[in-house]
Amino acid sequence: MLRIAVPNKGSLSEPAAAMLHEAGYRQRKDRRELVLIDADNQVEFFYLRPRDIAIYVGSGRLDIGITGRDLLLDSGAEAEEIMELGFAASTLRYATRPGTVRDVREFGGLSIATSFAGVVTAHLAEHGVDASVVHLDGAVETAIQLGVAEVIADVVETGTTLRNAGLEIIGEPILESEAVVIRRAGGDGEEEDPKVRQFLRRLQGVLVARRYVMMDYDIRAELVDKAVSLTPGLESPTVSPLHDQGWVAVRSMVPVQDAQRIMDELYELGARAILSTGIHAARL
Ligand SMILES: Nc1ncnc2c1ncn2[C@@H]1O[C@H](COP(=O)(O)OP(=O)(O)OP(=O)(O)O)[C@@H](O)[C@H]1O
Ligand SMILES: O=P(O)(O)OC[C@H]1O[C@H](OP(=O)(O)OP(=O)(O)O)[C@H](O)[C@@H]1O
Ligand SMILES: [Mg+2]
Repeated sequence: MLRIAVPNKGSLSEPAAAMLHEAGYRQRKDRRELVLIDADNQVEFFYLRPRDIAIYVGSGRLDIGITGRDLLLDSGAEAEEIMELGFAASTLRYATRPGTVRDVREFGGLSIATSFAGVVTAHLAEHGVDASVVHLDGAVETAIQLGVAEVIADVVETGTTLRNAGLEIIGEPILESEAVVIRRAGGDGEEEDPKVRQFLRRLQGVLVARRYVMMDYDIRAELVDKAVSLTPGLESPTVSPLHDQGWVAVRSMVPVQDAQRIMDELYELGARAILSTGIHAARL
């Protein structure tokens, strides 16, 4: 049985469960369930604190896990990223009161509050800066107001939390994060376990289903090359003859975010019966 660590709370938990559900796996109905066996799919899910997941996977007790890249790096665990999942995207940034320091190189002698002490300590060392790191569990924005630190390093998505605390982002991002699948470090590239490969293929299928629509349209045969250049698909579009000899039907995958624009352009070109259909599941 494949043993998988899944975040039990926080920003990662709901989107991770939604993705696993879309991939056809059973998910817990009660937030108090700690372990769930999906016998049909030969998978056992362990609901764990997002911060602890890299430790379990790095120790080899669990085969793979879903966590944030920032949490993986901060843990120092012997685990590595094998797939990006496209949710919980954020950056880790320094912030402070406007008009004070502007860059990590000016942090010498200051206190930096963060819940990512591992990553921040390494970042300061990389820049040869001697500053002290204050490790807090969360809500680090308040640390400046309460005089615990002059600078914070925190997760930023929209920047609203920092703005509301009267702080401004300074310097370059410390790192860019998103939800990822991790495994124990030391594998040599290509995943060897067929159960893990199948799991990754299922998640890849969910990403494809979310990112693409299937587009169908009819077009005059002499315009098909122009039309196909608008909808090249992933490999190559399917072109089928229609009963009316002058026309062909085209079927191709198109990125969701471009679908409406491409439909307009196809219509302008002369395509008709242009249909965009959601993809429910995929294996490429
Ligand atoms: N507002 C956010 N937008 C996107 N990703 C976020 C956001 N806040 C946290 N994350 C990501 O979620 C992960 C942190 O999960 P964790 O559950 O520890 O914290 P949380 O979501 O802030 O919940 P908590 O309320 O327990 O602090 C990290 O990978 C982080 O980058
Ligand atoms: O840039 P924004 O869109 O405002 O999002 C970023 C905020 O979201 C998270 O906080 P959370 O609400 O999880 O509280 P926490 O500080 O206790 O983790 C994170 O720690 C930031 O504070
Ligand atoms: Mg948080």
